Amino acid sequence: MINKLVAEIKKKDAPVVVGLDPMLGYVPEHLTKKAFEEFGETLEGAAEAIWQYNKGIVDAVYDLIPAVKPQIAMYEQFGIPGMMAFKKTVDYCKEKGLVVIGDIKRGDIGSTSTAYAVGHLGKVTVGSRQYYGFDEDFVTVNPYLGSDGVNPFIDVCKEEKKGIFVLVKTSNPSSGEFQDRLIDGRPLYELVGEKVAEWGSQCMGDDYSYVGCVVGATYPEMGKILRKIMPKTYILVPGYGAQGGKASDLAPYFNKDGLGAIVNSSRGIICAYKQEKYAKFGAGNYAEASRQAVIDMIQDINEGRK
Ligand SMILES: O=C(O)c1cc(=O)[nH]c(=O)n1[C@@H]1O[C@H](COP(=O)(O)O)[C@@H](O)[C@H]1O
Repeated sequence: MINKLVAEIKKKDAPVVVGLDPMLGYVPEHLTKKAFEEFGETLEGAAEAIWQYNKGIVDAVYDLIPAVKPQIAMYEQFGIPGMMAFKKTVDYCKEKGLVVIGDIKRGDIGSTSTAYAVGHLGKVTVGSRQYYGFDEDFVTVNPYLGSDGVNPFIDVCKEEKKGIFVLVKTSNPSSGEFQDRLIDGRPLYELVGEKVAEWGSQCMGDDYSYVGCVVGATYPEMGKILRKIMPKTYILVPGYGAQGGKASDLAPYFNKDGLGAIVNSSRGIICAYKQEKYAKFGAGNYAEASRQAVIDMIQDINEGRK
């Protein structure tokens, strides 16, 4: 799957991921109204509204981008109907040829990690049969529990030819509380980066490893160092746009081949119609606003990386 991701980034000349993080408050009224008429103001109604909202955005942008990243928390808040909307979103994006990065940020003791990996990337065995659960292409993994929390994901990736992105330096303001702590004089994120490079060296695609990492756009100095520590690791870069990350800071996340990083924007794209810049589209044309925001983002990122 890392080879497909790289090929699609090259083909579309777009190292960009659209984050499908639908909050109910983002969904335009015409969609919530219709969903509530059909299902009432219920979890089912909310799930239908976010699914229709996603579908509109995906239809408008799928030809421009290589990948999407649905954030499971946004679906999980609506319980079982929300999880069904998550699955529908994953399947629909795959039908459209998109690489799907499930943002699930899991990581636990070995047996529990295995269950997460099987549920999201692999197949579960039921009697004499095997079934895919959510069937994303990549998932995000929290490495805090160490190798036995991460290896089960790697094992399933090897079997399924899929991949993971391991959190190394996150974009949020308090990420330094633990991640920047010095251990033997070196920040923890560097040590995690070295470990990711080690895990990844056994998991190579054609040019890049299918064990990727996450480094926030909001810490470009650290991104520069981490790029050097993990030359063969694809970096998923969240924090562009709504969190303040700028394209002009992102050049160090890319390798000389112009590859090696893929930048995410969620609210900046899916809520584009609420921004002054795209207000002319109006809520009725929210998907067109998202399309324009994707076109602008691709141009912005490509100017920064070339
Ligand atoms: O793993 C992630 O994707 C992630 C890591 C990180 O360090 N920071 C971060 O914001 N994210 C996710 O990236 C998305 C960012 O959303 P926006 O700030 O709206 O673009 C959310 O789904 C976050 O959960």
